[in-house]
Amino acid sequence: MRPYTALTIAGSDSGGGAGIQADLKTFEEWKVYGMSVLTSLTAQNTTGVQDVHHIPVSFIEAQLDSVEQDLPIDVIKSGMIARKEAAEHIGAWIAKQKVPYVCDPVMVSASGHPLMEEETRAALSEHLFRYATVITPNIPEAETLLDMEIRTERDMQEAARKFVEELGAKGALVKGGHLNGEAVDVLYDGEIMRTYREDRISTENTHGTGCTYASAIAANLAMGRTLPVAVEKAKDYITEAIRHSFDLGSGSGPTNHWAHRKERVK
Ligand SMILES: Nc1ncnc2c1ncn2[C@@H]1O[C@H](COP(=O)(O)OP(=O)(O)O)[C@@H](O)[C@H]1O
Ligand SMILES: Cc1ncc(COP(=O)(O)O)c(N)n1
Repeated sequence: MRPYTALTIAGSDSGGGAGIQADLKTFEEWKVYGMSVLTSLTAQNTTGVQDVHHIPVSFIEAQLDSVEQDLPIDVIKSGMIARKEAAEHIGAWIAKQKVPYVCDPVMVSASGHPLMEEETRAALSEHLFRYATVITPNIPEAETLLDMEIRTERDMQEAARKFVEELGAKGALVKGGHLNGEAVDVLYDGEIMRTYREDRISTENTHGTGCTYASAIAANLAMGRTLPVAVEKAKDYITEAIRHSFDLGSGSGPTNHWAHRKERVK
């Protein structure tokens, strides 16, 4: 018997709250064996991003090949992919893997630092979205990608539909963390529009929420759950991780991956 496995293709956050670090912590909590291909290194903490170093595309490819040649992959999740050339090569590689793929189109850090070069945006649909089981944009990302304003739940539904019908993703989860009121996310899978709703938690500690949520969805897909069920389980996980988030650092603190454990660390 072997464990379920998940591969994250993303950037490193030296502060440990977002990126690869959040992804691997999430996989671990779901008892899914995590593997990682790094796209960029960020010098980052809870207050912001101080510096970024992009990994050369040839070395991203070397990492992908190393994993592919030796290890089973049940699901792929991608996060920060800053450069167009990297998006092209990663997309071509993902196209060959016949497993579910969760694409989190990370553009700007919660602290406002750009994590994607402008010319990469246009390439996302062609090189990544078309292979995605689900893409997970937040409101500012969805607004930029679709060139529309999103203010209401109805706007979120329209955006989710456009990602599927116009930009080629199989599914789209538009996350409402950046709106006011309840924390509402809208999922469209090409057939049914679903809504996931939780009370808003009053906290500044939301660093890494998007990465954690997308990775929890990926872990559940790796286990063979359907997309709507994977999102339901991941929504519960991210809500508790935010409710018990850590007041670490002087900026926006990280989510708590132990939140659902009985012996939770407060
Ligand atoms: N204050 C909050 N209380 C409860 N849920 C939240 C809060 N902020 C964000 N969420 C939820 O966390 C998840 C990540 O959403 P969001 O913040 O929109 O994405 P990102 O981290 O990519 O900017 C979504 O399920 C969203 O509804
Ligand atoms: C390396 C890396 N990847 C992704 C994010 C986005 O996470 P968030 O929007 O929660 O800051 C980040 N800050 N750093």
